[in-house]
Parts: sequence; C-alpha cells; structure tokens
Amino acid sequence: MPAVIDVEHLDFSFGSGALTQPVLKDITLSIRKGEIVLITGPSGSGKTTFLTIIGGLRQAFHGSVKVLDQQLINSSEQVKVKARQQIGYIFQQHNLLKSLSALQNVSMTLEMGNALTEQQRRDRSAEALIAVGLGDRLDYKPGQLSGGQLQRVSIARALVGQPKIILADEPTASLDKQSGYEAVSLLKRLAKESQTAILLVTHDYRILDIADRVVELEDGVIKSV
Ligand SMILES: Nc1ncnc2c1ncn2[C@@H]1O[C@H](COP(=O)(O)OP(=O)(O)OP(=O)(O)O)[C@@H](O)[C@H]1O
Repeated sequence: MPAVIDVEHLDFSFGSGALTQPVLKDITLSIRKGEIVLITGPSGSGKTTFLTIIGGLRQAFHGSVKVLDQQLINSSEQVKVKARQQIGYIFQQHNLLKSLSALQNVSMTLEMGNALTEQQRRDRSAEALIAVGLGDRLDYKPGQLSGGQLQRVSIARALVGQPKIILADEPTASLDKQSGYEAVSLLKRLAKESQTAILLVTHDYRILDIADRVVELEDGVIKSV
C-alpha cells in the first residue's frame, strides 16, 4: 500500500534564540492508505503539534513531511491549502456552528473548492449523516443534539468530502466511555470502507484497540511503535 503520510527526520521547535523549545525531535513515521494509527503520550509530548504540521495548519522547516506526495516543509501557502482540502478534521470540541443545522454544518465543508451544485451538496451531506445514524436529525441544530450525536456530525463532516486522510485530535475527550467508543468504532468502519487513513491523537486508552498501530510520543520523541 502506498504511504499517504510520510514523515522523515522531522524536527520542530517553538520560539527562537535562548527561548527555543524543541517539541518534536527526529520524528520518522509513515502511514499507508486506509491505515488507522493512534498517537498517545503524556500531556505536552507534542502530539497536537505533530497533527497540526501534518494537517498543513502549522509550518515546519526541518526534515521531510509528505502528505499525499506534497512536501509541506518550507512549503507555500498554496501547497498547504491544497493539502488541507484533501484532509478531513475532527476536533475534541466538535466546532459545529450553533446557528446551522446538522445538514448545513456538514454541507458547508463541500462549499470550498468544489464544483457541486447545491442539491448535490445537500444529497451528499444527507447521505453522510445517514451513514452515521443521524438520518432523522438532519435539521436539528447542535444545541438539540447529545455529545455523541455532535461527534457523529463531526465524523460525517470529516468524511463528506471523501478525503484520503482524517486527522482527529482527542475525538472522545468530551464523551462518556460508551459514546466515545461508539463514535470511534463508527469512524473506523466508515474509514475502512472508503480506505481513508486515520491519524488520531488520544489520551483515551479505552479506544486503543481500534488502531492498526499505536505510536507513543514522549518528550517529542517516538518511544515505541
Ligand atoms: N503555540 C505555542 N507556542 C509555544 N509553545 C507551544 C505552543 N503550542 C504548544 N506549545 C508547547 O509545545 C509542547 C507540546 O504541546 P502539544 O500541544 O503538542 O502537546 P500534546 O502532547 O498535544 O499535549 P496534550 O496531550 O496536553 O494536548 C508543550 O510543551 C506546549 O507547552
């Protein structure tokens, strides 16, 4: 299987001069098409920083970070935007807009850089919400949905653009054990169906078994794979 994410010798620091704080040290990691990789590790070990670099949300300068064959190290904004358009994101806080319905929140994602008609966007978004079991909640606003349902809307939103990669940062953090496990199991099933790779950062040891591979980060270094 080809690598969709290929990181070699990545170093990253915050600050400069005497205040330089190295956060990622010589990270090498490759993730294949359709593979589910979890990153765990203590608070402050650099997990979120790593995810934001791969997601084209933060610029790194040392090493190599290829995402779908695009080099993100020292890259232009244009290259990062292109990478971002091919990635689905799921965050700890669902980041849904309160004034929009579930359907509108999902279909918003398709408005950027996409040649679909409004009807096509609606249909695809409805399909994605049906796939996560929310076919009867299309017109509900975030305030009318439970935590688990909100995270399922986020999963639909991340998958609707048919990305090759999903990046998820602590997606179960705001959920109880059962809804957390259900949400990631659903994410896994849908991602495997579409051969979407998932890179998921978590503290939640209860969900480690959904992974094909678990990577442990400690003090910016990969400790074990
Ligand atoms: N914008 C920033 N400016 C300076 N330092 C930062 C910034 N963001 C994070 N850091 C520092 O970088 C280190 C790694 O942070 P990061 O958020 O990547 O860790 P993490 O492993 O995701 O932690 P957690 O599990 O608590 O979310 C921490 O020491 C943090 O204080």
